[in-house]
Amino acid sequence: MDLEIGLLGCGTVGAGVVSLVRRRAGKVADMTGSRPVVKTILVRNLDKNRGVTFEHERLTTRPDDILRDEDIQIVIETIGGIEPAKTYILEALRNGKHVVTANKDLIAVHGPEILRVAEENHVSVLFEAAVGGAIPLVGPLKENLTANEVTDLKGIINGTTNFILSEMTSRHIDFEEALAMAQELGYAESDPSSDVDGLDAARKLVILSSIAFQTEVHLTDIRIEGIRHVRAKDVRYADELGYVIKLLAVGRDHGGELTLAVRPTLIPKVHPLAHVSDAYNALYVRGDAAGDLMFFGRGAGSMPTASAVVGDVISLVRNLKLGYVASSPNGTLTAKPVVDREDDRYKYYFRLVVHDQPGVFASIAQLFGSAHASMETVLQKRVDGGCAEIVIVTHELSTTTARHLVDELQHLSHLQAVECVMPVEPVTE
Ligand SMILES: NC(=O)C1=CN([C@@H]2O[C@H](COP(=O)(O)OP(=O)(O)OC[C@H]3O[C@@H](n4cnc5c(N)ncnc54)[C@H](OP(=O)(O)O)[C@@H]3O)[C@@H](O)[C@H]2O)C=CC1
Ligand SMILES: N[C@@H](CC=O)C(=O)O
Repeated sequence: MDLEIGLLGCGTVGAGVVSLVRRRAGKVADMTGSRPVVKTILVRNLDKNRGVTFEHERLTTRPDDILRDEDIQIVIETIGGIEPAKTYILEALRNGKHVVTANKDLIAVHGPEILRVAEENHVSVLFEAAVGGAIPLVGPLKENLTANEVTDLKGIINGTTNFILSEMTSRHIDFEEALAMAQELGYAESDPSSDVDGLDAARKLVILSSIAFQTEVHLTDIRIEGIRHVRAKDVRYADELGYVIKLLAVGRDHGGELTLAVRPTLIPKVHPLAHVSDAYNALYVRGDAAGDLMFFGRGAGSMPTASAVVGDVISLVRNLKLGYVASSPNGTLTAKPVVDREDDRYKYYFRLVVHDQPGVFASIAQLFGSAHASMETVLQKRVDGGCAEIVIVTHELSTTTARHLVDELQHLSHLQAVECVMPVEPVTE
């Protein structure tokens, strides 16, 4: 028997979904007695080449051809963004259809409402593909690791920025060229500023930390810094000093208080996360019973993301056979305040541009000394226009001291700019 699917959107991810559903239909039919078939596909432009040939699938520009088709039991949403995806998903749920989505923008902001509507209508919403592309993260956190108090999430959860930083490091190309390649390869969002400015990783951190820490996390709870201000020279200096730069997402539950941040970070080359290159993602999870776990795999791209979407579809087909409806992943939520822990300690990387004059370095050293911020390494490079660049890696400082130093440096008469400040991840914790 055919189990009919409606697909909303057929771009990078949607086209992968069409191929993979076809490829696995026979196997699913053998397993469950139901053969998943994509019946109708919603797009904006019927004439566009999508890199996939359509067989029995019908393309339409009318959402009702899917949302009001009583034979369609599962709706897959790969449009992205908030509207019209939200309206379509809510209507599908209210019409009794199960939904699979890859849309982190939507789940991060409207996840609780969408899950509530699904529950009210006795249908499921699954969203494994919204975080980490092919890597199973939502499933393990909501199912396999529920026996744990999860205290730490830490990792690289944006493929585009990881690809850009990796290309800048290994092939010495500049930011714009690397971003254009990430777009060409289908890794970037339709508006790539959400990748580059850290929002995409922050949305994923909202989803992961809500599930892992059993609470409702909001995007505004997260300190977000992207990679736009990271220059090729920072990548080079980091390399010279024994580090690579990664956009790191960190969520920590300090006994009921959360800290949540996305920011570029120097990672020692010997650290396992330093070797996560290209569009790969990796996430460390620490649970009180499981200990440390690391998840690794392709975090973006057509088929890796389709793998997660179609995995959710197959779970639904199995559940339908068993007459089971997956409920909201969070169950009862505990309110947990999100705090800015000023006493957290890290080493810091500073890159300053100064007028190259005698005594400048002495005044910087004096300023660091009076803040009790000792320097571990210093590089000094002459640059154009009578200026010099000073790169300092400190010993561990509190966040308060690092911020105080940035403020105080602005008052130095020979300082041109504090161009880049990033924390340094310890080798191990
Ligand atoms: N790309 C990736 O690696 C990953 C993406 N995701 C998520 O998957 C989702 C899809 O991403 P991706 O495939 O890259 O996006 P694309 O931009 O490649 O595809 C979007 C598709 O949606 C269609 N669409 C857009 N607006 C409308 C509308 N108003 N009505 C009907 N159809 C519309 C487009 O139609 P048309 O082609 O006719 O313009 C296109 O087919 C997003 O939520 C993204 O965040 C998740 C993980 C990885
Ligand atoms: N733009 C995203 C796509 C996958 O979620 C990324 O680069 O990680």
